[in-house]
Amino acid sequence: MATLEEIRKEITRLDEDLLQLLSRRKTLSIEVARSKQATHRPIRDEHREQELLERLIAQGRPLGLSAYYINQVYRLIIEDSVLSQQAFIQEQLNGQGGDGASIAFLGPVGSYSSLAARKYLSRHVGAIHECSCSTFQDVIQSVESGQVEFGVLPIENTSSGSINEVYDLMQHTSLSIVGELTLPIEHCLLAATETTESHIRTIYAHPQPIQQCSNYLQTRMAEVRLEYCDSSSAAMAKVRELNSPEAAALGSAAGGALFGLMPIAERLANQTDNITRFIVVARKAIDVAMQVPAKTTLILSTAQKAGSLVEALLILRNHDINMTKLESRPIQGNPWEEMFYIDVAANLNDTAMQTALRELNAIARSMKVLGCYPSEDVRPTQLPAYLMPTPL
Ligand SMILES: O=C(O)C(=O)C[C@]1(C(=O)O)C=C[C@@H](O)C=C1
Repeated sequence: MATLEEIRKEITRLDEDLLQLLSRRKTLSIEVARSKQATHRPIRDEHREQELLERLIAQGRPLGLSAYYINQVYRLIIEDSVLSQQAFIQEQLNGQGGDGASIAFLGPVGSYSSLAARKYLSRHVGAIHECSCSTFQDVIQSVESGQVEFGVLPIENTSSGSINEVYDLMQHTSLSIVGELTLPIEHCLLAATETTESHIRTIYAHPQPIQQCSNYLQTRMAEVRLEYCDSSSAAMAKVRELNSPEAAALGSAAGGALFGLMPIAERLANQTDNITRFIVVARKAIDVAMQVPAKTTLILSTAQKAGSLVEALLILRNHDINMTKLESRPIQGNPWEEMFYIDVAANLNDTAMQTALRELNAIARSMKVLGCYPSEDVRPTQLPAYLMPTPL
């Protein structure tokens, strides 16, 4: 029988081979992007994805690889392939790319925003210059002043809903939205020393995680004092400094590790799929290639008469433009008046979108396009029912 050392050596060799193969696959997917750019074909081809998954599931079965496993692995591979192709085409169109880029985010390195910033730039450029900010306003100012190229801001979360402060800041900035991305948020209770939930007396956290974990906090930690912090990293830094078995922070396990904190309870969010959507802002608006699925965000204030919002939404419907989000916010200084934020799944340069914008402009009290950007929503291909993989 082979020794553990020998088996591990073999696994290491196989992992190296897998990395080489994944890298070759990625290079080929960029070749595909070049070809699609030349032939004006869309990046996403769900028919091809389905055919590929069905074949791999069938080939994997006799090799002892379950449909669930193949599906999980290939979901990641295809998502990366689609997003890398989109990033490649976008860089060609907008002359971005190059050696490095600078990006501002809320909280020190280790905050959810910093993880989102890294995720966004990992596909776009080489080296990253990171700029930590203590407020959302500082993130916007760092980009407006030219200190950094990009800013990343959380805009909505599947548990706690919209992040109003960011919507309000977007009303007043000249920056454009140039990207979006989603990040799964996995909140843990993090402590600096050996302890258990029942010993915790104070939890330090940013208001967002507190809202997102409200069920857990109300049921399991009802007696515990909550201390609000400016960011999850600030909360983790505080717990590190206190080094007490009675203090804990809410945050990600990865962020906690940077502060030497250990998770004592995991998966705390109200919703099991706790995902935050971030927007990326820059001084200059970008164009989105027609091969890439695009989103456009508008702010609109309508006349104060009955049915004016309905009228605006009907314009979108009449042009077959799919609205993906509608959010209303009060207008500061004008009580009872509302500003509407609208996300649509459309390219700003589409003829239908241009016509709809002209019609909206004619009925709106004011209107501003906040940006048109590639949609990073790569929904997995729907497999036929008989192939639906289950984890069992
Ligand atoms: O074959 C293509 O057209 C590709 O773009 C490659 C690929 C893949 O990575 O396999 C990626 C995206 C498409 O939706 C289908 C398949």
